[in-house]
Amino acid sequence: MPLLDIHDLAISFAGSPRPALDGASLSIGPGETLGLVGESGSGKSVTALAVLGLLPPAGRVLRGRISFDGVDLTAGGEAVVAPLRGRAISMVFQNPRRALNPLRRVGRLIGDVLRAHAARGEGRHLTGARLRARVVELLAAVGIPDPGRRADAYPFELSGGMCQRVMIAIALAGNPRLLIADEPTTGLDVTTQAIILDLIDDLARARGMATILITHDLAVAAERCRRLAVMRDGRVVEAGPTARLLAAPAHPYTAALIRATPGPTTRIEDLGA
Ligand SMILES: Nc1ncnc2c1ncn2[C@@H]1O[C@H](COP(=O)(O)OP(=O)(O)OP(=O)(O)O)[C@@H](O)[C@H]1O
Repeated sequence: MPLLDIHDLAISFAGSPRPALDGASLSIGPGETLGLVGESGSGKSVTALAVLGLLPPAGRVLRGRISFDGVDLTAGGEAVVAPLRGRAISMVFQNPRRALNPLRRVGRLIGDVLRAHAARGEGRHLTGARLRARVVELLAAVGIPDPGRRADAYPFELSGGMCQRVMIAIALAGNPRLLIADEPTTGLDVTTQAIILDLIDDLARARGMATILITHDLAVAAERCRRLAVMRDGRVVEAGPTARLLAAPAHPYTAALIRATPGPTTRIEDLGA
């Protein structure tokens, strides 16, 4: 059984002439990596937000079904999605610096999330030294050096890459079975981008966590994900194992995307080498 299964999902926004999603279908199994690719406006982010029940108020589900671990999220609504959000299903967004409250130390930010999860899940309070230890453990898990000291830093004292690590730590705080990373490296320099994507890969493998990597960059998705789903105009036009999809694209749009993606010899960073 797939972990997440989206079937024929259609979503529109009040005032928009055409639907943002128009019959999108995709699925991902436990522990799998899926690259969700497509140009800007194709519906990648709306798909992710719909899974988490975080559509803006103007967005409405017209038809279709989202099920997670066999549970129908579309029928269950907020009562079913809320307990999963940030726990079984987590998300990492772009622009971590903007997402982190600038007035709180990062240890406090992570601690607040951990406490909320503990109160909800185990019904127990997580405080004091036990909470602090869990915070430091999470900072260490996402590769933040000297985590005991960094827990006391404010977001502005950390680099963009370190802030994204903090966001990933927050996303991991609920031990998710599915992590959705929406353009997680936008705004980071090329070296840091690779480091953050490596970190997500390593964490996913170590925890058996399924990941959906949303990106407009087919090359990045192909390098990182075993399966790809290609979106266009609110639909998934093609999905399948990465090697098959690259070698024998079935949809003309996938073929065009592949042609438009620079190969290793024409990458900008290689031209100066
Ligand atoms: N809050 C909103 N109000 C109205 N329309 C929206 C809203 N959010 C998204 N849309 C529309 O939904 C469609 C899909 O957008 P979406 O953000 O999912 O695309 P995307 O593939 O993630 O692109 P990007 O890479 O630019 O984020 C677009 O036509 C967009 O204009």
